[in-house]
Amino acid sequence: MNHRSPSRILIMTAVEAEQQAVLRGLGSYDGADVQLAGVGPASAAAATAAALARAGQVADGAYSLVVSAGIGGGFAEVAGMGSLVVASEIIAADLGAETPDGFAGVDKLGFGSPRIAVADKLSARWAEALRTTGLSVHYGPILTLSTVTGTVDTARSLIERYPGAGAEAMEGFGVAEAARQFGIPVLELRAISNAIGPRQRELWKIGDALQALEQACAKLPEVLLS
Ligand SMILES: O=C(O)c1cccc(C(=O)CC[C@H]2O[C@@H](n3cnc4c(=O)[nH]cnc43)[C@H](O)[C@@H]2O)c1
Repeated sequence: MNHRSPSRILIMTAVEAEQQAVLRGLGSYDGADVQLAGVGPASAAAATAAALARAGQVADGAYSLVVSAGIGGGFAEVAGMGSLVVASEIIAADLGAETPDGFAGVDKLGFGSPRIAVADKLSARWAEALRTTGLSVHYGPILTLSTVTGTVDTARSLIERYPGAGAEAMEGFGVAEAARQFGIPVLELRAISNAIGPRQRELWKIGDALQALEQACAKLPEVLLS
């Protein structure tokens, strides 16, 4: 039989390079499983739900926390490249409708909420612990989009709609929605690889972001145990 601690956590990353960075950071900590979500909210939701369902079929296998972790784009002047953003809230920023008066979120349309609350005390503690690493850390909403932002106009309208947002990525809301449906608390962390705005892939600092992701995950065990 597989004996697992009841406080086991599930960490979902989009791609293998992120998964490896998370595993390097966790080191010898054996209270976490790190699984691949794939890219985008649909793949992330399906992969997370499948992982949670599989775990629920094993005695004592259920997870007590789900974490969406990886690299992401940072909003200028809030989260620079190589910095970290810990989510205070996870927002599906493009889930809604365009109208003549601008974007209307699913909440305005009467189809539920585009926002999922995080395990706030734990996420605030993680952000606090990360500040001791010397890395710059922003605690604020993280946006989930199916399409990476590629213009100044879109970046501006996102920050107007979601003041205080620090980062965007493509999986958080999918991971969080699966966790919500299983009744499990969620966190999201993004290490910033690029500035949100006009696409300049050659300027992405993926290595720095993966290193920051590793450092952030090295702090997670002590935060979970505190
Ligand atoms: O090319 C590589 O070596 C490499 C290594 C690790 C990760 C990648 C990715 O491209 C990951 C895709 C993943 O990153 C998130 N992301 C990053 N920047 C943004 C952004 O500006 N807007 C939205 N998402 C972003 C996203 O979650 C992707 O799934 C490549």
